[in-house]
Parts: sequence; C-alpha cells; structure tokens
Amino acid sequence: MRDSERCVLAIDQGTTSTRAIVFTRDGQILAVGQKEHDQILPRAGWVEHDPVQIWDNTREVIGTALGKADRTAGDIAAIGITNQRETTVVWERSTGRPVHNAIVWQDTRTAPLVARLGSDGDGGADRFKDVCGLPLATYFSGPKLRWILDHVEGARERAEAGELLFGTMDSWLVWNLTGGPDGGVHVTDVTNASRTMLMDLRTLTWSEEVARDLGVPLAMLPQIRSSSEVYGHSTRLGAPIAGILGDQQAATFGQACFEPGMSKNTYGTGNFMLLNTGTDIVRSDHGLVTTVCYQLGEQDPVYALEGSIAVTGSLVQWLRDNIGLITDASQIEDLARRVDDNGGCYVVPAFSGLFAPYWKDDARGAIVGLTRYVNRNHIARAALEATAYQTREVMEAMNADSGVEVTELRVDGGMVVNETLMQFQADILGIDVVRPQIVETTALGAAYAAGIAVGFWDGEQAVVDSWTEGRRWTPQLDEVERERLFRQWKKAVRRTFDWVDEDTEAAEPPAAHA
Ligand SMILES: Nc1ncnc2c1ncn2[C@@H]1O[C@H](COP(=O)(O)OP(=O)(O)O)[C@@H](O)[C@H]1O
Ligand SMILES: O=P(O)(O)OC[C@H](O)CO
Repeated sequence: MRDSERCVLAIDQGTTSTRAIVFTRDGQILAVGQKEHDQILPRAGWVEHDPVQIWDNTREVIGTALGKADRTAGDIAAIGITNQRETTVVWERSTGRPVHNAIVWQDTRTAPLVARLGSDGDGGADRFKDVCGLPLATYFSGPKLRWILDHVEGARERAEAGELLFGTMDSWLVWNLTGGPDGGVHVTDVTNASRTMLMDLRTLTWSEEVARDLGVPLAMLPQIRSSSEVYGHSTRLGAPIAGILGDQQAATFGQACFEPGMSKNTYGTGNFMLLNTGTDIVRSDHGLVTTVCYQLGEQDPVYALEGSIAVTGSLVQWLRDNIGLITDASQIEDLARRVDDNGGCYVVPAFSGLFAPYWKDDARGAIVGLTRYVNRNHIARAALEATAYQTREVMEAMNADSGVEVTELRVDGGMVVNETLMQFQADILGIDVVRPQIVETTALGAAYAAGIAVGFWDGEQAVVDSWTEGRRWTPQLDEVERERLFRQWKKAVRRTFDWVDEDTEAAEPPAAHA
C-alpha cells in the first residue's frame, strides 16, 4: 500500500446526526458519510435518542465514507471519536442492550432532582462546582444517570453488582467498536468525563464524594483516559482507536486554539464557546463552566472556560419542523434578508431552560415585542439574531472571568454557512468573526488527536499548519444601535424567567424494567 493512501477516520456522533469523515495526511477531507437519527420527544422538556440506532448508523456511515474515499480498513492509520457530550447511556455488560433510551443533554426531566440536590447540601446549585467545575443543572450526565437508576426497575442493584455500564456516546461507541459484550473496552476521555459532574477536575479521577452524593455506583463508570492514546482496536477494521474528545473540545483542537486566551465558537444544535486557559483551572463567577479542553497522552491537561448555549440551530429546526415557517434550514436566511431589522421582535429560545450565563431550568421560550407590523420575515430574522445575542452574553462573561478581551472569534458548525447571521454576529459583538477553510473542525480535531497518538502527525503544530482562514466578517453596525439592540434582548430574556411551576409540566411516568 502506498503511504499517500494512509488516512485517519473520524467519527462525529452529534446531536442530530452521525458523520464519518476520512482525512488525508495533509488534513483535507477525502469523503463523508452522514446519517440523521430520530429525536424522540416523549413529553415537554424530554429528549431521547436510541443508542442502538446510533450504533447502527455509525457502522453504516463508516462504510459509506470508506467506500466514497476508495479506502479499505488497512489504509486507516487511526480512528478518532468525537461526540455530543453529556448524553447518557446505560447498558448491560453481558448483552450490550441499553436499559433505557439515551437521555440527551437538552433533556430537562431532572429539574426536580437537581433542585432537591441543591437544597440538600451546602452551596446550593454550586454544591459540586469546586470539585467538577459545573453548576448543578439538568444539562450534565450525573443527574441523568441518577434518574435512570431511580426509574428503571432493578437498575441500581444491577449497577452495584457490576452488570450495568454507564457511558457518554464516546464510551458507548468505543465499547461497541472494540467488541461489545466480547471484550469491549469501557473507557472515556478526560473531556467527556469533565461533563458528567462526577470527575474531579484536579485529579482527573472520579470523585467518590460526588458519586456518593448523587447516588451513582462507581462500578458502572468507565475508565478515564487522556484524549490522545490507543484505547483499543476496532474489531471490524483492525485500526487503533486513538483519540476521543467531546465535540466542543474537538472543535477547539481543530481550530488550533492551543495558546491560553484563544477561543472558538461552534454553531450547531446549540452554541458552545470555549476559551483555552492553559494548565490553569479558572473558576467562573459569571455563569460559565470550567472544563477540560484536552490532554495529549501523559502531558499535563489543558483546561477551558466554556459558555454553553442550549438552543441556537435547533431554533431553526423548530421553525422548520414544528411551526412550518420554512421547509429547509437554509430558507431562514432568504426570509431574514427580506427585512432590514427585526421589527422590534425578539425570540428567546429557552426550550431547555437557559444555560450559560443564567442556568435557569424554569425559564421557557418566548416571542416578545409583537405588534401587527411584525411579519414572518421579522420572526426569521429575530430567530437568527437570538443566536448572536446569546453569543455576546457568553463572550461578556468570558471576558469578565478571564480578564482577557477576545479580539476576534473563530467560528465553525452547521450554522456558519449563514452569511446574514455571521455579519450580524460581527455587528453585535463589535469584533471580527473568522471562519476557517475547513469548517468540519470537530471531526478534524478528533482526527488529529488520533493521528498524533500513532505518530501519523507530529503534534499540535500539524494542526496549526493546516489551519487556514476562509472568510472574515467585520462589524458594520454603529455602536449606539448595537447597544440598543442588546439592551432590548436582555429585557426579552428576563421575560422568560420563572415560568415553570411545579404543576406546569406533566408528572413522571411509571417505572420501566431493566
Ligand atoms: N443555513 C442555515 N442557517 C441557519 N441554521 C442552519 C443552516 N443550516 C443548518 N442550520 C442549523 O445548523 C444545525 C446543524 O449543525 P451541526 O453542526 O450539523 O449540528 P450538530 O453537530 O449539533 O448535530 C441545525 O440545528 C440546523 O438547523
Ligand atoms: O452535537 P452538538 O454539536 O449539538 O454538540 C452538543 C454538545 O456537545 C452538548 O454539550
């Protein structure tokens, strides 16, 4: 086999779809396989995925990508995995059967549990923040796992007996890729573990104290490893699985944000801005979370501050699927372009409550500022603007927490094809917005983490060398108007607070069987 045919396979298991992407040695995309999976919405605030469907899709898209790339298993130097984070799967060690659908990061069913955990101990919602860097919120895996253990009959006893395994999507896929019930490797990496609430950020090990307080048996947790090392081999392809990164950390890696102070913002189902803080663990006083950015083999871990926004691209999906305003995501731009401004209308998509910087589980979405003047084009524009305003909120928090003024923003993700949004983003931030030539930075980051581990690439410098600017947007809005719009937005956000009462959303269903 010629060396020029060697490649790295990245699997990007996202919230809406699973992608397999084949990368060449010079960091170019050779081929992509992609498949969407079902969004299971059993009741208001609940979001589930079928882990078996996602595993089936993963195998299918790997086949598609390799076929299109005209590469065989023997050409693959390494496999990198990147994934939607926090989404929680519990499965049987002996059969690989999940005991419940995966509970997705956006799901708010654990709101009562989270409130109870906050009032049970000292520190309220920040009870575990010193250990794990995260506020108590429905977003993270720990409460979701506890919910499964509480609601699936027999699950707790079986977990304590070592019969059930927990994992985020990375663990689920690696376990299946490496043989499942026949010797599958049960691991996660430091970035995914840092989203569970269960890992101590300083030691990078499971916190026995938090696991006890959350009621989670340690026996079911995966082994925590670095983001770049060989964890095992794919039973079908024979290639080493050598990189795992949560998708937002992978994008930070793929955007070559290796120096403290560098940041990126990914626009997908939600938005996630990460700021590299180097080997320092920076605690947030402004509603951000502290997380692991990456760890290469035995090197020191690099940490990040993160502003997580639950709903951005999924507001566009909602306008398409639930409201019928558009039939395709790209049409939102056609509508928004027909008007010069939002007509006084603001859409606050607090569908999963509000994440950063507010962390309010009890907020719900609102469209405010309506008059008879407002038409569908204004609503389309307001929906796009919502993403940009939310980004400014987390950027202000980031500047305040880190003391570093972000001077230009590297962007990626499915929404950054939207020129109207990108221009408005530069306008509302008052800084340049920069899109790289390869916007698949998530898969790229996972590919590099894996390729570096096996010596296919030489280290972070290979990523720096491959990063090329694709497009730049410069602010054009005057400052008075920028501040006026942002002030109105903040007023709109306040209208969504404190919406859910104890009896607003439906009661819990009966227990299922493990
Ligand atoms: N032209 C567009 N304008 C605005 N939003 C878009 C556009 N195209 C796709 N999107 C949104 O981008 C999101 C998909 O981005 P992607 O990065 O693939 O998501 P994820 O990784 O979260 O699955 C969807 O929520 C979709 O609504
Ligand atoms: O799959 P994405 O791109 O929506 O990312 C989801 C995040 O990892 C959730 O924390």
